[in-house]
Amino acid sequence: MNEQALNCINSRIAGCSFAIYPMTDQFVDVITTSLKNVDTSKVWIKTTDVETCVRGKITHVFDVTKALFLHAASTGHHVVFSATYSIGCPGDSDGDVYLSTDDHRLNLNTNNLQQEVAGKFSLYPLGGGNYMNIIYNQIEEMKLHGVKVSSIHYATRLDGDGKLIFDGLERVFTNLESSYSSHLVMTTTISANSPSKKGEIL
Ligand SMILES: Cc1ncc(C[n+]2csc(CCO)c2C)c(N)n1
Repeated sequence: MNEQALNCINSRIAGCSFAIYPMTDQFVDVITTSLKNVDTSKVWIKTTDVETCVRGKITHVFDVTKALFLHAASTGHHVVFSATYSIGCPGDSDGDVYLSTDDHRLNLNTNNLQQEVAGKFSLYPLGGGNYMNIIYNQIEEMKLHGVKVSSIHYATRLDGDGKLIFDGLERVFTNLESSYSSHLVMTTTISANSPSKKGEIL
């Protein structure tokens, strides 16, 4: 086996490519202030004009993305978070050093932020069979997290407290990666402070 293939098996680095879209003239400030307020020292991080990518242990990837969204939402502006989480064969190793950090999360203070949100998520467990049952089981798991879970096309809708939704997403991602899927992708879109009524068909 070549060195890159070995890295894939041993490292299991998780990552998230995401963007925050604040619906306000002060969008630059909302994004940059959130990035400054969140402790990102336990993840590899790169921000560009299009997105931010964080990579490292699952716990820190979720700690950082959850904190960034909740900080941006706490400004009261309508903000949307759009993300792709992935674990499996990343094909590179420049963040592997972050796998040696301890598991202590650096942004636990964001659990004080109360934020009603609406969102959706989709799971793509790659590299295994029987994927629909695997997905249905994790949708059931999400219902145990104090979140309203409902069916929509191509995804599952989530309504409730932002931190509970992030905790549920982390739980299903962790469940799938540890038991079923050699390469897992999860997409999510989460909206806070929308002026639209919940579920309104416009
Ligand atoms: C989390 C996150 N990272 C990067 C961008 C892209 N972006 C759009 S405006 C802006 C600030 C000024 O350049 C940046 C970095 C985003 N939207 N959200």
